[in-house]
Amino acid sequence: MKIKIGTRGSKLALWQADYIQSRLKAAEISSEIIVIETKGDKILDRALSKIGSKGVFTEELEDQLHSGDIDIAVHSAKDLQSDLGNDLEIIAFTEREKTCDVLISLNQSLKVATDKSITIGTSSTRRVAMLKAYFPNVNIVDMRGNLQTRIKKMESGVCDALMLAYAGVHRMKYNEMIVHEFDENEMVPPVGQGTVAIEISKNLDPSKAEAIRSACNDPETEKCLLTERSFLKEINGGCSIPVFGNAVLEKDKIVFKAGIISLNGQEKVFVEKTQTNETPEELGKLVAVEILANGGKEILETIKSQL
Ligand SMILES: NCc1[nH]cc(CCC(=O)O)c1CC(=O)O
Repeated sequence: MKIKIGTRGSKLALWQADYIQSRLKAAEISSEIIVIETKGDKILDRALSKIGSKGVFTEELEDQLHSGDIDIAVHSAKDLQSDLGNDLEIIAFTEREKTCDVLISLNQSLKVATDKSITIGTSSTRRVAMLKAYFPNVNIVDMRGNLQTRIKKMESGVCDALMLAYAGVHRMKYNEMIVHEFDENEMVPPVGQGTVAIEISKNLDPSKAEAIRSACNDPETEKCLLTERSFLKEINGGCSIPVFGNAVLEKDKIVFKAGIISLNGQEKVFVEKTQTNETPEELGKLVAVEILANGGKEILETIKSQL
């Protein structure tokens, strides 16, 4: 048995594929890595929110799952849309990294809370809205491209700092450039940040699927991700909507914080709920329903008309 691992070609994506390959190897499963280019990799001159379709980083991988050219597709769980369609499923979430966002900069004395005027690069509507809400002193420039490209742009003076996921910065070994870690209670991370997901076609041989799952899945992370992804599905936002949701296990309970924020950061609906860890999907859905009922629906509709 040799598992064909499909992945995007960015360094971060290749790290993820290598990581999965090493987990499989530890379970004595051999594999090969197949690099597939996606729309999100090819189109770099437009904001993601303008490319439009869901799954800009996943569609081509999913095509090859359907055709059987690859056995598994490896993704950042954050990049995976909430609705996979009937013939695809996620069989594993790897042990989660720290989930917060960070700032990296060439200027180690940069202070995001007090510096009079700094410019931060990001292309995420969620990060833009959060920065506007909590750090009105900050200017924002749109910044697409992979981590390496973004750092080059920062070096050329386009911005003073980049706002990124801790997980990606850590995996690419840029920890030394971190100048700020955002507080997760305030800047709640997005659904799925910090874990790697394995997607398959339901046609994959079940014994293969089970072997892969047992080599790679972390049950605690999975509970958190089931909560977060069920929330995302119920909110039905799409990848460009600034929603956030982060679940954490505490003993036999799940603590779930989630919400939605308007593009300008002025309006926000936030809900926190704690429930038994036995029904993660129920919890995610419950929180989404509450957010929508408490003003989230209006925020969502306004955002959709603005994008
Ligand atoms: N959209 C790109 C992306 N997808 C996943 C990560 C980070 C790694 C992770 O969350 O697993 C990143 C980079 C970033 O947001 O800074």
